[in-house]
Formats: sequence, C-alpha cells, structure tokens
Amino acid sequence: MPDNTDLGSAGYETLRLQALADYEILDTPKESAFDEITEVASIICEAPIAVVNFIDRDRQWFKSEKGLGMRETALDISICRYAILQRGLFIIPDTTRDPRFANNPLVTGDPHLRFYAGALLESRDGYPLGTLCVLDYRPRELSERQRFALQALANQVMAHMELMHAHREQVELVSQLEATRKELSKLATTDPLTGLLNRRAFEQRLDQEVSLIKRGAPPAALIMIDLDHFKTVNDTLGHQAGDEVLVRFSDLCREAFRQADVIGRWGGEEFVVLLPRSTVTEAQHAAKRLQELLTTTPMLENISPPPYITASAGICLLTGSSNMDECFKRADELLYQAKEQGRNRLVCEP
Ligand SMILES: Nc1nc2c(ncn2[C@@H]2O[C@H](COP(=O)(O)OP(=O)(O)OP(=O)(O)O)[C@@H](O)[C@H]2O)c(=O)[nH]1
Repeated sequence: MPDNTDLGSAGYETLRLQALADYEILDTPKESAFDEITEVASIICEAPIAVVNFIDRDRQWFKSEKGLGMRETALDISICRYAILQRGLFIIPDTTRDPRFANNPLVTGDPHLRFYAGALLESRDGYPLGTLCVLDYRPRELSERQRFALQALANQVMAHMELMHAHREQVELVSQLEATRKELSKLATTDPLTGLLNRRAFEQRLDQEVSLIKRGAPPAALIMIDLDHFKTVNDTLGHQAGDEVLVRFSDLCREAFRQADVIGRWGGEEFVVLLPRSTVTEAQHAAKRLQELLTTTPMLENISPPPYITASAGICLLTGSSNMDECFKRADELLYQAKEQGRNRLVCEP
C-alpha cells in the first residue's frame, strides 16, 4: 500500500477509488475466468461460499460469487471493508465472537455467516481494491495450504485484471494510431489552403484512372484551369485576400463538378479536374457551369466594388492509349491556347 498517504483519510480513499475505477471492472457482466477462480477457492478451502469482491464508495460489489446469491450489498454490512485495511489474509474464525461483526445482519440473519477468510486484491500501485474471500456457516480455520492457495488465487484475479487492463490500453492505442495514420495520410494528400487533393495525390488518382481505362473502363476527361490575371488580385488586394480567393474558387469547383469528379490544386492558381466516365463535351458543360458561377459570385465579401474573376481552361480526353505525362502536357497546351485567345475561355481537344 502507498505509505505516503494516510490510510483511511478522504484523500487516500479518493486515490483508492480512482485506482479501482482504472480497472473498469465495476458493474461488468459475470465472466467465466473469475467464476472459475471462486469455484476453485471454494473447493480448495472447502467453503460453501466464495466471492471476488470490490469495495466501492458506498457498496461492496461482487464480480463473481458462489453460494451467496447476490451481486452487491451496502458497505456498512461488509466484512471485506475491514479486510482491505491490512495486508495479506484477514481471517475471522467466528464472527459471533468478534464485536465488529457479532451484530452484522449477515451474521445474525440470513445467510448466518460464521467464518470469513479474505485475501487482498491489490492494485499495481498498492491500493487495496477488494478481496477474494471464502465464507462458511460454521466457525472454523484454514489450513496452511488453504491460506497459501487463497492468496495465490487472489493474485491470479489481479493478474487477470492487469491483462484485461493492458488489452484495453492496446485497443485504445491501436485506434489512436489508426486515427493518426488517417490524419497523416490526409495531410500527405491534401493541399492545406484549399483542402483539395495536392498535385502528387491527383497524379496518383489520374494514374489509377488511366489503368482502369486500359482495363476497359469508359474514357475520362481532364480539365486544366488557370485563374486569369490572378497576380492583379494579389497586387491590389494583398496576398491574404489572394488566398481567400483561391479558397472561394475551390468551393465553386466543388459546386460545379459532380461528386465523382476529382479536383486537385496543381500549384499556385492552377487547378485540375478529372471527370471519370466523361466525354470532352460533358467536361465542357461542367467547366461552363463553373464559369457561370464565377460571373455571379463575388470572390471576397465586404469589398466594394465586389471582385469577380475569370478562368481559362484546356480540356482533353483520357483514353486507353493515354500516358499520364502526355495528358497533362496536352491539357496544358490547350490551356495556353485559351490564354492566347484572350482568356476567360475553354479550349477543347478536337
Ligand atoms: N495569394 C496567393 N497567390 C498565389 C499563390 N500561388 C501563386 N500565387 C500568385 O499567383 C500569381 C500568378 O501570376 P501569373 O503567373 O503572372 O499569372 P496571372 O497573373 O494569373 O496571369 P495569367 O495566368 O496569364 O492570366 C502570382 O502573383 C503568384 O504569386 C497562393 O497560394 N496564394
């Protein structure tokens, strides 16, 4: 037992109850591992009653009991609460001869307990949590071998509880690791400003799509988009405002394209969209939807006059004979043509 605390004090009792709570054993269902231990304790000690008992704040609660027929009693009639005040075994050969228990209703009435022997269940930090105890209807003693066995079985109760505790901690750790892995994977694939896929993740997704098309999936479309005169936004409104515009533009992309479409930030003010199972004409319609949203949506709030932007795009088809680098190159060339032709336009692969 921890020796720097005053046994029986409120502070010590709080720590003891905390130690008990850490095992998360109270009010759990019956378990065969504990029931087998009470059965063996009863057999070895030749006692009709055996109990794995924990002393809670205001009750004693039985994880396992043989021959008693109840799961808990009030604390003030508990014999075990005395047992946890000392180390080792606590033995009352005849309860009627002990002034602490002679008037106990469990002694004077049903089940008329006359003999008690309890071995301490001690937490890993040395806090007394309860007992493994055996009881009888007649006054008696335990032999030396029975005493040894009772304490050994009590140690097994605690060893099992430690294993259960370690198992719970392991499960918790594994779930934390899984959450961290997911978070890291999200960080590794996401553009921090816009929340869209970053360039590397988009390339991987496009590579997968090309493989699927090679194995017979329908062709897909690729759109490369570049905001027009974005430098002016930064120069006139500041870099922070430029960032907000990029975020707003990303939201409009999410609105304009289908759930199944994959949107990525290619870098700076350049974006890419993969439209699985789509033709160039379908991609063109989606890109037009985006352009319409841009004409009706001010890119920043509380600024007069409200700032609007336009975007240019190149659109090409991904087929089974496509090579990823060539696809990006083609889309980029089409985008360049859109810029050359005066911006705010879409140029599609013929
Ligand atoms: N605020 C902000 N600006 C960025 C970011 N990435 C790139 N830029 C800016 O985007 C601007 C791109 O400028 P340019 O390449 O000249 O292109 P543009 O002004 O959009 O002109 P065109 O593409 O020819 O229509 C530069 O001013 C970059 O600093 C970013 O993450 N945040």
